[in-house]
Amino acid sequence: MKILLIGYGKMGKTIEQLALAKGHEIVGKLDHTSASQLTSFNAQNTDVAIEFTHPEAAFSNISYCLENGIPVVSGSTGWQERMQEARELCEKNAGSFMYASNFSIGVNLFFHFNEYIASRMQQYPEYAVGIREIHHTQKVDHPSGTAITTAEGILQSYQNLDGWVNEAPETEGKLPIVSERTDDVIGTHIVRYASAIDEIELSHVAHSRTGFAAGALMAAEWLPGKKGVFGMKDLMNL
Ligand SMILES: NC(=O)C1=CN([C@@H]2O[C@H](COP(=O)(O)OP(=O)(O)OC[C@H]3O[C@@H](n4cnc5c(N)ncnc54)[C@H](OP(=O)(O)O)[C@@H]3O)[C@@H](O)[C@H]2O)C=CC1
Ligand SMILES: O=C(O)C1=N[C@H](C(=O)O)C[C@H](O)C1
Repeated sequence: MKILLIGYGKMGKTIEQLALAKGHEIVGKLDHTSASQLTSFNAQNTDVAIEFTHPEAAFSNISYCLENGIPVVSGSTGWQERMQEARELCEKNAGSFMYASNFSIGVNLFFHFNEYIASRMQQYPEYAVGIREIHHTQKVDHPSGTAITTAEGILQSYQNLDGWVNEAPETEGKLPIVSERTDDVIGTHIVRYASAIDEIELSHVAHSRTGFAAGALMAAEWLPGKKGVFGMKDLMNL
């Protein structure tokens, strides 16, 4: 496949290595300084774009792809307030769009188990639920996209909680997400149910970026030819 990499940082470079090893062709690698070259790519010279950039850049990159018939897989986080606009643009242009806050198979299993555990635990109000996420210090957004998806999975079952909060001190009645930034931590997410007498935890610890990149590449191989907005649940049949 002819793959365009929009964003050539930690993720773009990891995806490139895996894509070349699988015999794909990289037709472009755009970073901040070469972003204006995006307009030279179209449905004739590109089979699929993989977008991992920045909260400020993601929506405009995705819009360009949808308006120009390029199937687009995006993993950029921190731009979710524009997700509904992206959905509408995809529908209007009969486009192909896959978004995941986290492309790793392990995290998507974690999301699945998280929803199930929350559906059971909400019957036991003596357990207070909270999320903790830890990432490297270069991460620009908080809470992580993965933590937000995890929170949404819990809130489906906890009707008594009014959304999530990502600040101290915690707000009564909201699901707390605590964000920590520490050198070189790839990505750790922990859901904790704590009572006075015991606690239960579900955690995912990424050891490298290979899982994110392999999932994004799998999505890029799966998406072309499918019309609409998709997530990893569609690809993994979860
Ligand atoms: N969904 C998932 O599975 C995962 C998501 N992520 C998310 O992906 C994003 C990128 O992460 P990561 O690769 O670690 O970040 P990096 O900072 O390492 O790389 C970001 C890249 O995007 C480039 N960039 C910035 N603005 C633009 C633009 N307007 N057009 C094109 N390229 C641009 C940067 O260019 P330059 O270097 O020139 O500034 C750089 O090449 C983040 O939002 C992160 O949260 C990360 C890992 C997994
Ligand atoms: O910025 C990162 O590095 C990561 N970002 C994603 C997120 O915000 O959830 C996914 C992963 O945790 C790594």
